[in-house]
Amino acid sequence: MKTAASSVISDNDNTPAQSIPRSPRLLETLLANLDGVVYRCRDDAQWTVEFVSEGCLQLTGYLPEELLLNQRISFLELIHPDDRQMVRAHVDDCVRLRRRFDVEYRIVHVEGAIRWVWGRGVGIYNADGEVEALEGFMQDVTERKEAAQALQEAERRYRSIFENAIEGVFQTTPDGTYIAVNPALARIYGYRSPEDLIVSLRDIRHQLYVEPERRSEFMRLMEEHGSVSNFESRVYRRDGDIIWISENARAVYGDAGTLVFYEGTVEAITERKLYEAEMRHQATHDALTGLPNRNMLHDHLQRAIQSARQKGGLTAVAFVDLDQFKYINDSLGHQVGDELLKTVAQRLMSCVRDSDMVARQGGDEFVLVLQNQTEGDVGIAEVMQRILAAVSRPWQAGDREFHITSSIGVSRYPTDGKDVETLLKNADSAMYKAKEQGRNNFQFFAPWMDTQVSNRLEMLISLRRALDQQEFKLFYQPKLSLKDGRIIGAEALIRWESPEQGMVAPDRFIPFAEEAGLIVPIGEWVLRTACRQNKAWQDAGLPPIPVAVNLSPRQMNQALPEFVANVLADSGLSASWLELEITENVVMKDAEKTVATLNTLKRLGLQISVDDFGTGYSSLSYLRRFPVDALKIDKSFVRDIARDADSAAIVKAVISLAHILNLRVIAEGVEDEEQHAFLRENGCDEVQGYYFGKPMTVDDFTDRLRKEAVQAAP
Ligand SMILES: Nc1nc2c(ncn2[C@@H]2O[C@H](COP(=O)(O)O[C@H]3[C@@H](O)[C@H](n4cnc5c(=O)[nH]c(N)nc54)O[C@@H]3COP(=O)(O)O)[C@@H](O)[C@H]2O)c(=O)[nH]1
Repeated sequence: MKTAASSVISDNDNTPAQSIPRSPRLLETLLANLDGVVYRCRDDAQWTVEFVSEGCLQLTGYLPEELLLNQRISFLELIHPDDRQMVRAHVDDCVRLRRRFDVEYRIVHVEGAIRWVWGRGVGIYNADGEVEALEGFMQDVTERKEAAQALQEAERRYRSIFENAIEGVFQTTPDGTYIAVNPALARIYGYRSPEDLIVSLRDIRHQLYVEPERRSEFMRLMEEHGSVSNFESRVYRRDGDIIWISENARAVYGDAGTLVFYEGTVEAITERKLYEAEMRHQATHDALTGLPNRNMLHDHLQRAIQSARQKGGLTAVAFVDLDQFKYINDSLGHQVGDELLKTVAQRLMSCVRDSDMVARQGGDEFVLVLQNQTEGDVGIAEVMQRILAAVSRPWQAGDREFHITSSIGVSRYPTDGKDVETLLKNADSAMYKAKEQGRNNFQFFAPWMDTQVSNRLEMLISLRRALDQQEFKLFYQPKLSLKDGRIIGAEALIRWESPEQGMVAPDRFIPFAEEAGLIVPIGEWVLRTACRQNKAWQDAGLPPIPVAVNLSPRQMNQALPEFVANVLADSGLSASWLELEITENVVMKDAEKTVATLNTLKRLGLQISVDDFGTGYSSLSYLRRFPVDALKIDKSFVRDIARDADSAAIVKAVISLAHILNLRVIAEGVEDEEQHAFLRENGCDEVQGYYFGKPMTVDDFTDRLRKEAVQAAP
């Protein structure tokens, strides 16, 4: 008979029978409340169940009677196929040896889920010692088993991370020996294995840290915060090499709150450190000379001022600018210019103490910061003399020897300025004064110099704006033939219509534009505008004349011919109506190069004249080779024709020379009839000057051309 709580079968028949002979209710309750399954089964191939307690349903999903006598499933079939053989072998062995069996295995729940069970039991033997049955208890241990498996898996994962981490991982005792390290740490520190490291590195403070105080700092941080992060130190590798590491670590405490060990990670950061150092160097040093750059100069000067403020003492700031450097750079090329800057950098360094700073401010400007000048201006002056002498020593570029000089301005803390900007600005002002004084000298700053420089800076800013806002204008001055007094050309002369200053003459801004490098775009604008205007006159039916444009030395480069060709093409003006005026000094500066550029220009078909002739030094042999068309006698000679015999002689000589060389000759600055007459009598070809017309606006010049055209008409 079947009970609700459990099912049992008698030994001799296969019919479910009344179970639990004594105290049936008590036993039944006990079995029903058991957290597991009690069973009895035969020791046959299927472990045929004779009794199974009520817990069977919860554990397996089968009713107890479904297992009895294998009615739906046998006990063996209940076991997961992969575990059956193992369970069978274990139970058989134990039964044979008359021992209790105790085994964990999986069963398959009626719904297909896998459950882990812990089975314990014994064989029941008859009087002959034969196995009569197996009796035992089965308990669901799935949760525990899965938790253990998860733990195992986690451990396996963590071990894998530990073993395969790229970062070093360590545990150390507080007194500085290793408890555990991973292979990466051994690699970083240059040991063969983690074991090798643990055995060999017994004293972290002295064996590892290059600065043992870092270990003290590490311990201090641990004590104060219980952890360190990004703790960077230099350490020794096993072979003695020094590397940079970064540590992240924490202190681990036991239950009693006592420090047990430190654990953490180590990253090798030597490459990063080198890279950072390189970046720092690049950000603070000039790539060409290796000297501190403007950024570092500012920081250093700031610190020097602070120190002088606190401790007293005189600090000098010297602004050193090379004289005529632009000429060397333009004429000999940047490579030579670079070599010169490097040479000057070394020479400046050799003139000062180790504690002084020599920085490159940019271009050909160097700044020196001389601290603690105990001998005052006398001592500073001595250093400046040394610098002037050192810079002016001859230097070699290839097989050529050169000389260059420098101009120096000096400002002093605290008299000439109390902050970085003022000291630098005032040293710069003093340097310009030195330039004005004829170069190759030094000047101490004086307050009156200040206003000049601020004007200069304002001027440069305004010039940039003038170019953008089209504040420049071209005026035109007629050139006349001395044969018939007719206009045979014009010179384009720039004017600046400044909103603040009114009409500004070129003498006042061209030198600044040259200095600031703005003369090139300004010169390009002049050339374009003059060509366009001349073409417009021709298109308006006025008699064609060549228009002359002044070229600055800085425009005289290899790119000039192409630029001029483009301008001519753009404007549609034929090259024969364009004349370029180049000063005598420019022509002679780098004669070989100039000949080449002028030849290319000449091939375009334009005219070239040498301006301000007589003021410079012209080599006659070069003059013969230059593809020039005309010489313009400088107005200083023309002015003095009547009262100075030498000037008159020079004018006559230039006229003869020009004619010998087959060149036209133009006299500029003609202001009166006396000069006019002298020039005509001595065979000068053309004249230009206030006597015939001042530089005038486009409209005025157009009227003048038009009137002359009408008068000339038959
Ligand atoms: N690179 C460029 N330089 C330019 C340009 N435009 C002018 N300049 C140069 O500026 C200097 C001053 O020029 P400016 O004030 O225009 O003076 C010119 C004439 O006005 C002046 N002149 C002409 N006749 C007389 C005279 O009878 N008396 C007298 N005192 N001055 C006179 O001479 C200047 C022209 O000189 P030059 O160029 O040497 O023929 C001057 O050096 C200009 O070259 C420019 O666009 N680019």
